[in-house]
Amino acid sequence: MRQAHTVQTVREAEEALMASRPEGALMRAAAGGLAAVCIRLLPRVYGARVVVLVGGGDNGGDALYAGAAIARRGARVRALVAGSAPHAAGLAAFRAAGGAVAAGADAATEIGAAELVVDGLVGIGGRGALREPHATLAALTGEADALVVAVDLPSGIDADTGTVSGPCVRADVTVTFGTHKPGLFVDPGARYVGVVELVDIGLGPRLPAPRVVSPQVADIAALLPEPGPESDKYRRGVLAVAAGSDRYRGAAVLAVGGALRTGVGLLRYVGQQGVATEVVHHWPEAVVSVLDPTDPAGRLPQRVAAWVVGPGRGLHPTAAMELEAVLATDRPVLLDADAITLLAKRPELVSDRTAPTLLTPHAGELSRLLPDSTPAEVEEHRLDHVVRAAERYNCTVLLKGSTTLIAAPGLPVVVNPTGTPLLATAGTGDVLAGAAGALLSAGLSPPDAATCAAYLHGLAARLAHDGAPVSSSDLIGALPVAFAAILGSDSEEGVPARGSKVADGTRGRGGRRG
Ligand SMILES: NC(=O)C1=CN([C@@H]2O[C@H](COP(=O)(O)OP(=O)(O)OC[C@H]3O[C@@H](n4cnc5c(N)ncnc54)[C@H](OP(=O)(O)O)[C@@H]3O)[C@@H](O)[C@H]2O)[C@@H](O)CC1
Ligand SMILES: [K+]
Repeated sequence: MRQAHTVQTVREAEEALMASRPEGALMRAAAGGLAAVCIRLLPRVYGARVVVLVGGGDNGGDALYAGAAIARRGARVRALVAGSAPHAAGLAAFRAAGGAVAAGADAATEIGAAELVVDGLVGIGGRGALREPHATLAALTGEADALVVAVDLPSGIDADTGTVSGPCVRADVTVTFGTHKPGLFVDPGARYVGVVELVDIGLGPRLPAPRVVSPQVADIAALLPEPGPESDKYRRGVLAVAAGSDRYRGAAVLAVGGALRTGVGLLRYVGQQGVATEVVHHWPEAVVSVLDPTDPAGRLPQRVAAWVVGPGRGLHPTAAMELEAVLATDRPVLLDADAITLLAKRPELVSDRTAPTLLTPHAGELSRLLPDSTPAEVEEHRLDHVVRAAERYNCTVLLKGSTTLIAAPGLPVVVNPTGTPLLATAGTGDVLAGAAGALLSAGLSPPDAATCAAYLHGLAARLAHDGAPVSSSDLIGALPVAFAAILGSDSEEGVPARGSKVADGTRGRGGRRG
Protein backbone atom coordinates (compact mmCIF):
# COMPACT_ATOMS: atom_id res chain seq x y z
CA MET A 1 0.00 0.00 0.00
CA ARG A 2 1.23 3.47 -0.80
CA GLN A 3 0.85 5.58 2.34
CA ALA A 4 0.00 9.25 2.72
CA HIS A 5 0.42 11.47 5.78
CA THR A 6 -0.94 14.89 6.63
CA VAL A 7 1.20 18.02 6.58
CA GLN A 8 1.23 18.23 10.38
CA THR A 9 2.43 14.63 10.66
CA VAL A 10 5.15 15.24 8.07
CA ARG A 11 6.33 18.34 9.89
CA GLU A 12 6.49 16.51 13.23
CA ALA A 13 8.44 13.63 11.71
CA GLU A 14 10.75 16.08 9.95
CA GLU A 15 11.42 17.93 13.20
CA ALA A 16 12.27 14.72 15.03
CA LEU A 17 14.56 13.60 12.23
CA MET A 18 16.30 16.97 11.81
CA ALA A 19 17.42 16.89 15.43
CA SER A 20 19.61 13.89 14.61
CA ARG A 21 20.88 15.05 11.19
CA PRO A 22 23.32 17.77 10.12
CA GLU A 23 21.83 21.09 9.05
CA GLY A 24 20.37 20.96 5.54
CA ALA A 25 20.71 17.17 5.16
CA LEU A 26 17.00 16.62 4.50
CA MET A 27 16.83 19.26 1.81
CA ARG A 28 19.96 17.85 0.17
CA ALA A 29 18.40 14.38 0.13
CA ALA A 30 15.15 15.75 -1.29
CA ALA A 31 16.85 17.87 -3.95
CA GLY A 32 19.19 15.03 -4.90
CA GLY A 33 16.25 12.69 -5.49
CA LEU A 34 14.44 15.39 -7.44
CA ALA A 35 17.46 16.10 -9.65
CA ALA A 36 17.95 12.39 -10.35
CA VAL A 37 14.37 12.07 -11.62
CA CYS A 38 14.69 15.21 -13.79
CA ILE A 39 17.96 13.98 -15.31
CA ARG A 40 16.38 10.60 -16.08
CA LEU A 41 13.45 12.28 -17.80
CA LEU A 42 15.55 14.42 -20.14
CA PRO A 43 16.52 12.63 -23.35
CA ARG A 44 19.77 14.65 -23.34
CA VAL A 45 20.82 16.74 -20.35
CA TYR A 46 23.72 18.65 -21.91
CA GLY A 47 22.29 21.79 -23.49
CA ALA A 48 18.71 21.03 -22.43
CA ARG A 49 16.55 24.06 -21.65
CA VAL A 50 15.22 23.82 -18.12
CA VAL A 51 13.09 26.34 -16.19
CA VAL A 52 12.72 26.19 -12.42
CA LEU A 53 9.80 28.01 -10.84
CA VAL A 54 10.91 29.20 -7.42
CA GLY A 55 8.62 30.29 -4.59
CA GLY A 56 9.70 31.88 -1.34
CA GLY A 57 9.86 28.75 0.85
CA ASP A 58 11.79 25.50 1.12
CA ASN A 59 9.89 24.06 -1.84
CA GLY A 60 11.65 26.71 -3.91
CA GLY A 61 14.90 25.76 -2.13
CA ASP A 62 14.53 22.15 -3.29
CA ALA A 63 13.96 23.37 -6.85
CA LEU A 64 17.06 25.62 -6.74
CA TYR A 65 19.37 22.87 -5.44
CA ALA A 66 17.99 20.44 -8.04
CA GLY A 67 18.38 23.13 -10.72
CA ALA A 68 22.02 23.50 -9.64
CA ALA A 69 22.61 19.76 -10.03
CA ILE A 70 21.06 19.79 -13.51
CA ALA A 71 23.09 22.87 -14.50
CA ARG A 72 26.29 21.09 -13.43
CA ARG A 73 25.45 18.45 -16.05
CA GLY A 74 25.54 21.11 -18.76
CA ALA A 75 21.87 22.04 -19.02
CA ARG A 76 20.85 25.68 -19.57
CA VAL A 77 18.83 26.30 -16.41
CA ARG A 78 16.82 29.49 -15.78
CA ALA A 79 14.96 30.35 -12.58
CA LEU A 80 11.69 32.29 -12.59
CA VAL A 81 11.39 33.65 -9.08
CA ALA A 82 7.98 34.28 -7.49
CA GLY A 83 8.01 35.95 -4.11
CA SER A 84 10.55 38.40 -2.81
CA ALA A 85 12.99 36.20 -0.91
CA PRO A 86 13.94 32.87 -2.47
CA HIS A 87 15.90 30.35 -0.39
CA ALA A 88 19.29 32.11 0.03
CA ALA A 89 21.64 29.12 0.19
CA GLY A 90 19.76 27.39 -2.63
CA LEU A 91 20.04 30.49 -4.80
CA ALA A 92 23.79 30.78 -4.14
CA ALA A 93 24.31 27.10 -5.06
CA PHE A 94 22.18 27.56 -8.18
CA ARG A 95 24.21 30.56 -9.35
CA ALA A 96 27.53 28.90 -8.52
CA ALA A 97 26.55 25.96 -10.74
CA GLY A 98 25.87 28.25 -13.70
CA GLY A 99 22.11 28.68 -13.25
CA ALA A 100 20.72 32.13 -14.10
CA VAL A 101 17.80 34.04 -12.63
CA ALA A 102 15.67 35.20 -15.54
CA ALA A 103 15.05 38.68 -14.15
CA GLY A 104 12.39 40.63 -16.02
CA ALA A 105 12.01 37.77 -18.49
CA ASP A 106 8.81 36.99 -20.25
CA ALA A 107 7.69 33.94 -18.31
CA ALA A 108 5.49 32.64 -21.12
CA THR A 109 8.42 32.72 -23.56
CA GLU A 110 10.81 31.03 -21.10
CA ILE A 111 8.32 28.30 -20.23
CA GLY A 112 7.27 27.92 -23.86
CA ALA A 113 10.87 27.23 -24.93
CA ALA A 114 11.69 24.83 -22.12
CA GLU A 115 12.01 21.05 -22.37
CA LEU A 116 11.57 20.62 -18.63
CA VAL A 117 9.82 22.83 -16.07
CA VAL A 118 10.40 22.21 -12.35
CA ASP A 119 7.59 23.50 -10.13
CA GLY A 120 8.97 24.72 -6.80
CA LEU A 121 6.38 27.46 -6.25
CA VAL A 122 4.78 26.03 -3.08
CA GLY A 123 4.81 22.65 -1.40
CA ILE A 124 3.27 21.58 1.89
CA GLY A 125 3.43 25.21 3.07
CA GLY A 126 0.87 26.32 0.47
CA ARG A 127 -2.32 27.86 1.83
CA GLY A 128 -5.47 28.42 -0.24
CA ALA A 129 -5.64 29.46 -3.88
CA LEU A 130 -2.31 30.54 -5.41
CA ARG A 131 -1.64 34.28 -5.34
CA GLU A 132 0.08 36.20 -8.13
CA PRO A 133 2.52 35.78 -9.73
CA HIS A 134 2.37 32.10 -8.70
CA ALA A 135 -1.10 31.65 -10.21
CA THR A 136 -0.03 32.88 -13.66
CA LEU A 137 3.12 30.74 -13.64
CA ALA A 138 1.09 27.68 -12.62
CA ALA A 139 -1.41 28.30 -15.41
CA LEU A 140 1.43 28.62 -17.97
CA THR A 141 2.64 25.09 -17.14
CA GLY A 142 -0.71 23.78 -18.35
CA GLU A 143 -0.02 25.10 -21.86
CA ALA A 144 3.64 24.10 -22.03
CA ASP A 145 5.03 21.41 -24.31
CA ALA A 146 7.68 20.81 -21.68
CA LEU A 147 7.62 17.92 -19.24
CA VAL A 148 6.48 19.35 -15.93
CA VAL A 149 7.95 17.97 -12.71
CA ALA A 150 6.27 19.09 -9.49
CA VAL A 151 8.35 19.35 -6.33
CA ASP A 152 6.64 17.51 -3.44
CA LEU A 153 3.20 18.25 -4.93
CA PRO A 154 1.86 20.34 -7.81
CA SER A 155 1.47 23.92 -6.60
CA GLY A 156 -2.22 24.72 -6.17
CA ILE A 157 -3.29 21.41 -4.59
CA ASP A 158 -4.15 21.35 -0.90
CA ALA A 159 -1.76 18.71 0.43
CA ASP A 160 -4.15 17.31 3.05
CA THR A 161 -7.41 17.18 1.10
CA GLY A 162 -6.73 17.30 -2.65
CA THR A 163 -8.84 20.45 -2.94
CA VAL A 164 -7.89 22.71 -5.87
CA SER A 165 -9.29 26.20 -5.54
CA GLY A 166 -7.71 28.10 -8.43
CA PRO A 167 -4.92 27.70 -11.01
CA CYS A 168 -2.84 24.60 -10.38
CA VAL A 169 0.33 23.19 -11.90
CA ARG A 170 -0.45 20.19 -14.10
CA ALA A 171 2.47 17.83 -13.61
CA ASP A 172 3.66 14.90 -15.67
CA VAL A 173 5.70 13.67 -12.73
CA THR A 174 5.45 14.59 -9.07
CA VAL A 175 8.52 13.92 -6.94
CA THR A 176 7.29 13.77 -3.36
CA PHE A 177 9.47 13.52 -0.27
CA GLY A 178 9.36 11.18 2.71
CA THR A 179 5.77 10.01 2.27
CA HIS A 180 2.87 10.69 -0.08
CA LYS A 181 0.47 13.49 0.79
CA PRO A 182 -3.29 12.71 0.82
CA GLY A 183 -3.96 15.37 -1.81
CA LEU A 184 -1.86 13.41 -4.33
CA PHE A 185 -4.36 10.54 -4.22
CA VAL A 186 -7.71 12.33 -3.91
CA ASP A 187 -9.54 14.17 -6.69
CA PRO A 188 -9.52 16.86 -7.87
CA GLY A 189 -5.82 17.06 -6.84
CA ALA A 190 -5.06 13.56 -8.10
CA ARG A 191 -5.85 14.67 -11.64
CA TYR A 192 -2.87 17.07 -11.59
CA VAL A 193 -0.10 14.87 -10.24
CA GLY A 194 0.87 12.62 -13.18
CA VAL A 195 3.20 9.80 -12.19
CA VAL A 196 4.24 10.04 -8.56
CA GLU A 197 7.79 9.22 -7.48
CA LEU A 198 8.53 8.90 -3.77
CA VAL A 199 12.01 9.95 -2.61
CA ASP A 200 13.09 8.42 0.69
CA ILE A 201 14.56 11.09 2.96
CA GLY A 202 14.59 8.91 6.07
CA LEU A 203 11.23 10.02 7.55
CA GLY A 204 9.81 6.46 7.51
CA PRO A 205 10.67 5.36 11.07
CA ARG A 206 9.34 8.65 12.46
CA LEU A 207 5.96 8.44 10.77
CA PRO A 208 2.82 7.21 12.56
CA ALA A 209 -0.06 5.29 10.91
CA PRO A 210 -1.04 6.98 7.64
CA ARG A 211 -4.22 9.00 7.14
CA VAL A 212 -4.68 7.62 3.63
CA VAL A 213 -3.44 4.56 1.74
CA SER A 214 -3.72 3.55 -1.89
CA PRO A 215 -3.38 -0.10 -2.91
CA GLN A 216 -1.06 -1.41 -5.57
CA VAL A 217 -1.77 -4.45 -7.65
CA ALA A 218 0.18 -6.78 -5.35
CA ASP A 219 -1.96 -5.67 -2.39
CA ILE A 220 -5.12 -6.58 -4.27
CA ALA A 221 -3.69 -9.90 -5.47
CA ALA A 222 -2.91 -10.80 -1.86
CA LEU A 223 -6.48 -10.06 -0.75
CA LEU A 224 -8.49 -11.66 -3.55
CA PRO A 225 -9.89 -15.08 -2.70
CA GLU A 226 -8.91 -17.96 -4.93
CA PRO A 227 -10.86 -21.22 -4.68
CA GLY A 228 -8.74 -24.02 -3.24
CA PRO A 229 -9.07 -27.79 -3.83
CA GLU A 230 -11.38 -28.14 -0.79
CA SER A 231 -13.81 -25.42 -1.96
CA ASP A 232 -17.43 -26.21 -2.66
CA LYS A 233 -20.20 -23.83 -3.50
CA TYR A 234 -21.20 -23.28 0.13
CA ARG A 235 -17.65 -22.75 1.34
CA ARG A 236 -16.94 -20.34 -1.55
CA GLY A 237 -19.82 -18.23 -0.36
CA VAL A 238 -23.54 -17.88 -0.90
CA LEU A 239 -24.57 -14.35 -1.79
CA ALA A 240 -28.18 -13.17 -1.60
CA VAL A 241 -29.01 -10.22 -3.86
CA ALA A 242 -32.15 -8.17 -3.18
CA ALA A 243 -31.93 -5.73 -6.09
CA GLY A 244 -34.16 -4.53 -8.91
CA SER A 245 -37.90 -4.26 -9.18
CA ASP A 246 -40.45 -4.62 -11.94
CA ARG A 247 -39.66 -1.00 -12.81
CA TYR A 248 -35.84 -1.33 -12.65
CA ARG A 249 -35.09 -4.81 -13.90
CA GLY A 250 -31.67 -3.91 -15.24
CA ALA A 251 -30.34 -3.14 -11.76
CA ALA A 252 -31.01 -6.74 -10.72
CA VAL A 253 -29.41 -8.19 -13.84
CA LEU A 254 -26.32 -5.99 -13.48
CA ALA A 255 -25.83 -6.55 -9.73
CA VAL A 256 -26.19 -10.32 -10.19
CA GLY A 257 -23.80 -10.22 -13.15
CA GLY A 258 -21.22 -8.24 -11.18
CA ALA A 259 -21.40 -10.79 -8.38
CA LEU A 260 -21.23 -13.88 -10.59
CA ARG A 261 -18.29 -12.58 -12.59
CA THR A 262 -16.42 -11.71 -9.38
CA GLY A 263 -16.97 -15.23 -8.10
CA VAL A 264 -19.57 -16.64 -5.74
CA GLY A 265 -20.24 -20.23 -4.74
CA LEU A 266 -23.96 -19.76 -5.17
CA LEU A 267 -26.07 -16.74 -5.94
CA ARG A 268 -29.59 -16.43 -4.55
CA TYR A 269 -31.65 -13.76 -6.22
CA VAL A 270 -34.53 -12.45 -4.09
CA GLY A 271 -37.27 -10.52 -5.90
CA GLN A 272 -40.64 -10.44 -7.52
CA GLN A 273 -41.61 -12.91 -10.24
CA GLY A 274 -41.20 -10.63 -13.26
CA VAL A 275 -37.73 -9.40 -12.45
CA ALA A 276 -36.67 -12.85 -11.18
CA THR A 277 -37.55 -14.31 -14.59
CA GLU A 278 -35.42 -11.66 -16.23
CA VAL A 279 -32.48 -12.42 -13.94
CA VAL A 280 -32.62 -16.15 -14.71
CA HIS A 281 -32.92 -15.39 -18.41
CA HIS A 282 -29.57 -13.55 -18.25
CA TRP A 283 -27.93 -15.64 -15.56
CA PRO A 284 -29.32 -19.20 -15.48
CA GLU A 285 -26.90 -20.08 -12.67
CA ALA A 286 -28.80 -17.79 -10.26
CA VAL A 287 -31.17 -19.52 -7.82
CA VAL A 288 -34.35 -17.55 -7.30
CA SER A 289 -36.39 -16.94 -4.16
CA VAL A 290 -39.61 -15.26 -5.23
CA LEU A 291 -40.56 -12.48 -2.86
CA ASP A 292 -44.00 -12.29 -1.26
CA PRO A 293 -44.77 -8.55 -1.48
CA THR A 294 -47.23 -8.81 1.43
CA ASP A 295 -44.59 -10.38 3.67
CA PRO A 296 -41.11 -9.43 2.38
CA ALA A 297 -39.41 -10.50 5.60
CA GLY A 298 -41.18 -13.86 5.74
CA ARG A 299 -39.28 -15.87 3.19
CA LEU A 300 -35.75 -14.50 3.29
CA PRO A 301 -33.25 -17.21 2.39
CA GLN A 302 -31.46 -18.28 5.56
CA ARG A 303 -28.34 -20.11 4.43
CA VAL A 304 -26.44 -17.14 3.03
CA ALA A 305 -22.98 -15.76 3.73
CA ALA A 306 -23.72 -12.14 2.78
CA TRP A 307 -26.38 -9.81 1.36
CA VAL A 308 -26.55 -7.08 -1.24
CA VAL A 309 -29.63 -4.88 -0.86
CA GLY A 310 -30.83 -1.83 -2.69
CA PRO A 311 -29.92 -1.24 -6.36
CA GLY A 312 -33.16 -0.41 -8.23
CA ARG A 313 -35.20 -1.79 -5.34
CA GLY A 314 -37.43 1.25 -4.78
CA LEU A 315 -38.42 3.19 -1.68
CA HIS A 316 -41.84 1.67 -0.97
CA PRO A 317 -42.80 0.22 2.44
CA THR A 318 -42.11 -3.35 1.28
CA ALA A 319 -38.50 -2.38 0.51
CA ALA A 320 -38.19 -0.72 3.92
CA MET A 321 -39.49 -3.87 5.68
CA GLU A 322 -37.13 -6.06 3.70
CA LEU A 323 -34.20 -3.80 4.57
CA GLU A 324 -35.00 -3.94 8.27
CA ALA A 325 -35.29 -7.75 8.17
CA VAL A 326 -31.95 -8.21 6.37
CA LEU A 327 -30.16 -5.83 8.73
CA ALA A 328 -31.58 -7.79 11.68
CA THR A 329 -29.59 -10.87 10.58
CA ASP A 330 -26.00 -11.41 11.71
CA ARG A 331 -24.70 -11.68 8.12
CA PRO A 332 -22.47 -9.11 6.36
CA VAL A 333 -24.70 -6.71 4.43
CA LEU A 334 -23.93 -4.28 1.60
CA LEU A 335 -26.42 -1.45 1.16
CA ASP A 336 -26.51 0.50 -2.09
CA ALA A 337 -28.72 3.05 -3.83
CA ASP A 338 -32.36 2.92 -2.60
CA ALA A 339 -31.36 1.03 0.53
CA ILE A 340 -29.11 3.97 1.46
CA THR A 341 -31.91 6.45 0.92
CA LEU A 342 -34.14 4.33 3.17
CA LEU A 343 -31.39 4.04 5.76
CA ALA A 344 -31.05 7.82 5.94
CA LYS A 345 -34.49 7.83 7.61
CA ARG A 346 -33.51 5.09 10.10
CA PRO A 347 -29.73 5.49 10.75
CA GLU A 348 -29.93 3.33 13.88
CA LEU A 349 -30.57 0.26 11.72
CA VAL A 350 -26.87 0.37 10.85
CA SER A 351 -25.28 2.48 13.59
CA ASP A 352 -26.54 0.02 16.23
CA ARG A 353 -25.69 -3.05 14.14
CA THR A 354 -22.73 -5.18 15.22
CA ALA A 355 -22.45 -7.43 12.13
CA PRO A 356 -20.24 -6.25 9.21
CA THR A 357 -21.91 -3.57 7.09
CA LEU A 358 -20.79 -1.79 3.94
CA LEU A 359 -22.52 1.27 2.44
CA THR A 360 -21.73 2.26 -1.16
CA PRO A 361 -23.20 5.75 -1.71
CA HIS A 362 -22.45 8.30 -4.38
CA ALA A 363 -22.07 11.91 -3.27
CA GLY A 364 -25.83 12.62 -3.38
CA GLU A 365 -26.64 9.56 -1.28
CA LEU A 366 -23.85 10.35 1.17
CA SER A 367 -25.28 13.81 1.66
CA ARG A 368 -28.57 12.15 2.63
CA LEU A 369 -26.72 10.10 5.21
CA LEU A 370 -25.22 13.31 6.66
CA PRO A 371 -28.18 15.69 6.66
CA ASP A 372 -26.11 18.81 7.35
CA SER A 373 -24.22 18.41 4.05
CA THR A 374 -25.05 19.03 0.40
CA PRO A 375 -23.91 16.90 -2.57
CA ALA A 376 -21.68 19.77 -3.71
CA GLU A 377 -19.99 19.93 -0.30
CA VAL A 378 -19.43 16.18 -0.35
CA GLU A 379 -17.84 16.43 -3.81
CA GLU A 380 -15.61 19.26 -2.70
CA HIS A 381 -14.43 17.63 0.54
CA ARG A 382 -14.78 13.95 -0.20
CA LEU A 383 -12.21 12.76 2.29
CA ASP A 384 -13.74 14.52 5.29
CA HIS A 385 -17.27 13.43 4.42
CA VAL A 386 -16.54 9.75 3.88
CA VAL A 387 -14.73 9.65 7.24
CA ARG A 388 -17.66 11.36 8.98
CA ALA A 389 -20.15 8.92 7.48
CA ALA A 390 -18.09 5.89 8.55
CA GLU A 391 -17.88 7.25 12.09
CA ARG A 392 -21.54 8.19 12.31
CA TYR A 393 -22.82 4.83 10.99
CA ASN A 394 -20.01 2.85 12.62
CA CYS A 395 -19.43 0.82 9.47
CA THR A 396 -17.46 0.81 6.22
CA VAL A 397 -18.42 3.43 3.65
CA LEU A 398 -17.33 3.38 0.01
CA LEU A 399 -17.90 6.78 -1.61
CA LYS A 400 -18.26 6.37 -5.35
CA GLY A 401 -17.12 9.04 -7.77
CA SER A 402 -14.10 10.46 -9.51
CA THR A 403 -11.81 8.85 -6.94
CA THR A 404 -13.51 6.14 -4.95
CA LEU A 405 -12.74 6.43 -1.22
CA ILE A 406 -13.27 3.75 1.41
CA ALA A 407 -13.44 4.68 5.09
CA ALA A 408 -13.92 2.50 8.15
CA PRO A 409 -13.69 3.52 11.79
CA GLY A 410 -10.11 3.47 13.04
CA LEU A 411 -8.54 2.64 9.65
CA PRO A 412 -6.76 4.86 7.13
CA VAL A 413 -8.94 5.90 4.21
CA VAL A 414 -8.32 3.78 1.12
CA VAL A 415 -8.14 5.64 -2.18
CA ASN A 416 -8.77 3.48 -5.22
CA PRO A 417 -6.17 4.15 -7.93
CA THR A 418 -7.95 2.52 -10.88
CA GLY A 419 -10.92 4.90 -11.17
CA THR A 420 -11.70 6.27 -14.60
CA PRO A 421 -14.33 8.62 -16.07
CA LEU A 422 -15.40 5.63 -18.20
CA LEU A 423 -17.33 4.46 -15.14
CA ALA A 424 -19.59 7.52 -15.12
CA THR A 425 -22.45 5.71 -16.82
CA ALA A 426 -25.74 4.14 -15.73
CA GLY A 427 -25.58 0.78 -14.03
CA THR A 428 -21.88 0.71 -13.12
CA GLY A 429 -22.79 1.17 -9.45
CA ASP A 430 -25.03 -1.93 -9.61
CA VAL A 431 -22.09 -3.95 -10.96
CA LEU A 432 -19.84 -2.62 -8.18
CA ALA A 433 -22.40 -3.58 -5.52
CA GLY A 434 -22.57 -7.12 -6.89
CA ALA A 435 -18.79 -7.43 -7.06
CA ALA A 436 -18.27 -6.17 -3.50
CA GLY A 437 -21.09 -8.42 -2.27
CA ALA A 438 -19.41 -11.44 -3.85
CA LEU A 439 -16.20 -10.65 -1.99
CA LEU A 440 -18.09 -10.21 1.29
CA SER A 441 -19.68 -13.62 0.77
CA ALA A 442 -16.19 -15.09 0.25
CA GLY A 443 -15.28 -13.90 3.73
CA LEU A 444 -13.46 -10.63 3.08
CA SER A 445 -14.01 -7.88 5.64
CA PRO A 446 -16.05 -4.89 4.38
CA PRO A 447 -12.97 -2.65 3.95
CA ASP A 448 -11.10 -5.36 2.03
CA ALA A 449 -14.12 -6.32 -0.06
CA ALA A 450 -14.73 -2.68 -0.94
CA THR A 451 -11.05 -2.06 -1.73
CA CYS A 452 -10.78 -5.08 -4.04
CA ALA A 453 -14.13 -4.48 -5.73
CA ALA A 454 -13.33 -0.84 -6.49
CA TYR A 455 -9.93 -1.79 -7.87
CA LEU A 456 -11.35 -4.60 -10.05
CA HIS A 457 -14.22 -2.44 -11.26
CA GLY A 458 -11.93 0.41 -12.40
CA LEU A 459 -9.46 -1.96 -13.99
CA ALA A 460 -12.27 -3.81 -15.81
CA ALA A 461 -13.50 -0.51 -17.27
CA ARG A 462 -10.00 0.35 -18.50
CA LEU A 463 -9.54 -3.12 -19.99
CA ALA A 464 -12.97 -3.06 -21.66
CA HIS A 465 -12.23 0.30 -23.24
CA ASP A 466 -11.24 -0.02 -26.90
CA GLY A 467 -11.93 3.58 -27.81
CA ALA A 468 -15.73 3.33 -27.61
CA PRO A 469 -17.74 4.07 -24.44
CA VAL A 470 -17.92 1.22 -21.93
CA SER A 471 -21.41 -0.02 -20.96
CA SER A 472 -22.19 -1.73 -17.68
CA SER A 473 -22.58 -5.02 -19.54
CA ASP A 474 -19.10 -4.56 -21.07
CA LEU A 475 -17.83 -3.97 -17.57
CA ILE A 476 -19.25 -7.27 -16.34
CA GLY A 477 -17.70 -9.02 -19.32
CA ALA A 478 -14.27 -7.56 -18.48
CA LEU A 479 -14.28 -8.50 -14.77
CA PRO A 480 -12.67 -11.94 -15.38
CA VAL A 481 -9.96 -10.28 -17.49
CA ALA A 482 -9.30 -7.81 -14.68
CA PHE A 483 -9.10 -10.70 -12.22
CA ALA A 484 -6.62 -12.50 -14.44
CA ALA A 485 -4.57 -9.33 -14.88
CA ILE A 486 -4.33 -8.86 -11.12
CA LEU A 487 -3.59 -12.46 -10.21
CA GLY A 488 -1.16 -12.87 -13.09
CA SER A 489 0.74 -9.69 -12.26
CA ASP A 490 4.04 -9.85 -10.41
CA SER A 491 4.33 -6.09 -10.56
CA GLU A 492 4.67 -3.88 -7.51
CA GLU A 493 3.47 -0.97 -9.57
CA GLY A 494 0.16 0.81 -9.69
CA VAL A 495 -1.92 1.47 -12.77
CA PRO A 496 -0.84 4.06 -15.33
CA ALA A 497 -1.55 7.62 -14.23
CA ARG A 498 -4.24 9.38 -16.18
CA GLY A 499 -3.53 11.71 -19.03
CA SER A 500 0.14 12.42 -18.50
CA LYS A 501 2.82 12.65 -21.17
CA VAL A 502 4.85 10.17 -19.13
CA ALA A 503 2.09 7.58 -18.90
CA ASP A 504 1.38 8.05 -22.61
CA GLY A 505 4.94 6.98 -23.38
CA THR A 506 6.05 10.35 -24.70
CA ARG A 507 8.64 10.88 -21.97
CA GLY A 508 12.38 10.63 -22.35
CA ARG A 509 14.42 7.97 -20.62
CA GLY A 510 13.59 5.94 -17.55
CA GLY A 511 10.87 6.84 -15.09
CA ARG A 512 9.37 4.45 -12.61
CA ARG A 513 6.00 4.76 -11.02
CA GLY A 514 6.17 5.15 -7.26
N1 LIG B 1 8.90 18.68 5.59
C1 LIG B 1 9.91 17.93 5.13
O1 LIG B 1 10.12 16.85 5.60
C2 LIG B 1 10.76 18.42 4.05
C3 LIG B 1 10.38 19.52 3.29
N2 LIG B 1 11.05 19.89 2.20
C4 LIG B 1 10.48 20.87 1.31
O2 LIG B 1 9.99 21.96 1.99
C5 LIG B 1 8.66 22.23 1.56
C6 LIG B 1 7.93 22.98 2.60
O3 LIG B 1 8.60 24.19 2.71
P1 LIG B 1 7.96 25.43 3.50
O4 LIG B 1 7.49 24.98 4.80
O5 LIG B 1 9.01 26.48 3.50
O6 LIG B 1 6.71 25.81 2.65
P2 LIG B 1 6.52 25.97 1.05
O7 LIG B 1 5.79 24.76 0.59
O8 LIG B 1 7.78 26.30 0.37
O9 LIG B 1 5.50 27.17 0.97
C7 LIG B 1 5.77 28.36 1.69
C8 LIG B 1 5.97 29.51 0.72
O10 LIG B 1 4.86 29.57 -0.16
C9 LIG B 1 4.20 30.81 -0.01
N3 LIG B 1 2.75 30.57 -0.15
C10 LIG B 1 1.94 29.85 0.65
N4 LIG B 1 0.71 29.82 0.15
C11 LIG B 1 0.74 30.54 -1.01
C12 LIG B 1 -0.25 30.87 -1.97
N5 LIG B 1 -1.52 30.45 -1.86
N6 LIG B 1 0.12 31.60 -3.04
C13 LIG B 1 1.41 32.03 -3.17
N7 LIG B 1 2.37 31.74 -2.26
C14 LIG B 1 2.03 31.01 -1.20
C15 LIG B 1 4.60 31.34 1.32
O11 LIG B 1 4.55 32.73 1.31
P3 LIG B 1 3.85 33.52 2.52
O12 LIG B 1 2.42 33.11 2.50
O13 LIG B 1 4.56 33.04 3.76
O14 LIG B 1 4.08 34.93 2.17
C16 LIG B 1 6.03 30.83 1.42
O15 LIG B 1 6.91 31.65 0.70
C17 LIG B 1 8.12 20.87 1.21
O16 LIG B 1 7.00 20.90 0.40
C18 LIG B 1 9.33 20.28 0.53
O17 LIG B 1 9.38 20.70 -0.81
C19 LIG B 1 12.30 19.21 1.80
O18 LIG B 1 13.24 20.15 1.42
C20 LIG B 1 12.93 18.41 2.90
C21 LIG B 1 12.02 17.68 3.76
K1 LIG C 1 5.42 22.42 -5.92
